[in-house]
Amino acid sequence: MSARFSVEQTPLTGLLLIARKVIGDHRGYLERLFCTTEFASFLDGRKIAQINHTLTRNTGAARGMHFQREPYQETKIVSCLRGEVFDVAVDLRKGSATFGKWYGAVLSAENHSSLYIPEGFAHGFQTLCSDCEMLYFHTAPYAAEAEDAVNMLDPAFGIEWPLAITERSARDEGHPFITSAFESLKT
Ligand SMILES: Cc1cn([C@H]2C[C@H](O)[C@@H](COP(=O)(O)OP(=O)(O)O[C@H]3O[C@@H](C)C(=O)[C@@H](O)[C@H]3O)O2)c(=O)[nH]c1=O
Repeated sequence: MSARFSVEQTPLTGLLLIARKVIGDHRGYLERLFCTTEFASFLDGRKIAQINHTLTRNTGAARGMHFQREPYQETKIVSCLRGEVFDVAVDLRKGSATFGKWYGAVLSAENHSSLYIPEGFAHGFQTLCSDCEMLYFHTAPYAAEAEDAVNMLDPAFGIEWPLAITERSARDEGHPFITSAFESLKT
């Protein structure tokens, strides 16, 4: 029984939705974002290699769907500390019964939820308001040569983004659709 978190399985095995329990008082609140003890069963010895923070200014802007290839594959714990985003993970694990399926959840400063994204998933999000700040815990160092991505608008996945996508990086816009080569990702 976790003291500081309530951990929920999603339909994609290993992808976890974590509700952070807030300890409030007259000053405000305290919440834990990461815990080696309480996450031990799924972290399984993985260590945090880096923590990243992003600000995305405009509503409808999106980043993703990113992952790192071996030997820099990584688990991420993603939280929204300001604003509200629709956060999505796509299962790209070889041999997975849910290969190609996506799961999305609203993460916000108000709902105190995080997504635990295992290795083998691509990740991205869309802002649902302006000035969204995200905090990422990564179990691998950033390795530009190992970065890879799938296109967040690829019909092979059919991700239902809540808003029209108003803004992406040039790199994210350029990720090819993989519809015709979808099966080849599995091998
Ligand atoms: C991801 C990353 C980027 N960078 C650099 C590369 C580039 O110059 C600048 C911005 O990088 P990007 O455009 O890739 O940033 P961004 O699109 O925000 O990338 C992030 O997207 C979300 C969806 C994720 O899941 C993250 O893991 C990460 O991939 O920061 C680092 O130095 N370290 C890092 O860990």
